[in-house]
Amino acid sequence: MSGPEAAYDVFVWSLPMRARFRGIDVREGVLLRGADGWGEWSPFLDYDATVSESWLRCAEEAASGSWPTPVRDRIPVNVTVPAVGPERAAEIVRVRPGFRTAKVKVAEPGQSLADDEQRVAAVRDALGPGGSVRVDANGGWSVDEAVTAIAVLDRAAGGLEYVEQPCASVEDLAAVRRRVDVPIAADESIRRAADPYRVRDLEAADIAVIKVQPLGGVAACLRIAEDIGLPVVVSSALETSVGLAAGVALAAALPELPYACGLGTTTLLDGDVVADPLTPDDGMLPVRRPVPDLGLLEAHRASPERWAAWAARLAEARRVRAVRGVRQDPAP
Ligand SMILES: O=C(O)CCC(=O)C1=CC=C[C@@H](O)[C@@H]1C(=O)O
Ligand SMILES: [Mg+2]
Repeated sequence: MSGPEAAYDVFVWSLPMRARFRGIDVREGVLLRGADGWGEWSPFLDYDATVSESWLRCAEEAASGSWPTPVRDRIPVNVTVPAVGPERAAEIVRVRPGFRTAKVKVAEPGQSLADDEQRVAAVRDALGPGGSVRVDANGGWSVDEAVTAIAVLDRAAGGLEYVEQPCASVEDLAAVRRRVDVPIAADESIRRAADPYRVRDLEAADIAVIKVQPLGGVAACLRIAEDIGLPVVVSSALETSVGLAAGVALAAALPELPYACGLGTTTLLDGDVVADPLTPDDGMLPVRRPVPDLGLLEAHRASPERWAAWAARLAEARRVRAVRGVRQDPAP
């Protein structure tokens, strides 16, 4: 191989999820090793090469670049509760004492508002009155459904900290924000949008959820955070500890970090590629960068078929890169 690709060793991993999340039972991805360390490239399987190219910039920044200087050494994180039944939801919170914030998935296809209400009430009960409960609808509601659901879930939670991505479009997010008092956070409207700054321009959200892989790396996210001018919650894309370390680096470098981050997700995966995973302790993640363990890499090595499929995806994303040329940052 010649060209910039030659600068990286490639490893493909595969790990089962502990519970189905985002419709996924098995998480896979690529680790790239470059001159400056390891980076992770793990775009979800439903993302095409055009979308996945920005994810590659994040991996390459980690493997052959540098991250900004941290201004804190611990990151508060939320416990993430998938769209499970109320007993299981309460158990997820109870077995992880020390978390002061819980994020609950709602609006899951095939489930009802009553299911969400019971899950949220169970989480509040398990977390205790002092903690914060936020919900994430992943754009699953219409404006009217969102207004109704937010009132119901705000009551069930005894007060919601915020609602993440209640509706799919930025316009609908703005419409909901005008009709409810609970703060609105934008996630997909930033990471999957052609122009993340429409959230700011339409005053569609109170909080920006930022994920380093989809948004092209730590430095790019710092710029977006500054330009968007909203408080930021750094969240994961369900990475191994290698990929998560980039999110941790962003959270550590942000001038302000007023909310718990969604980076406590290694426990959603049944295993890791590092011996010292970025697992929360007392609701906090340490700011550090673990490196893969060779034995664990072997243990979680993807099958030859999946390895070939990821190699083909990587080649496609690199082709997109070659066509695009220099890095494409969203216009401020
Ligand atoms: O924010 C968290 O607590 C964990 C990460 C998380 O919820 C997500 C990670 C990746 C994909 C998404 O479906 C989901 C999200 O929507 O925020
Ligand atoms: Mg979200």
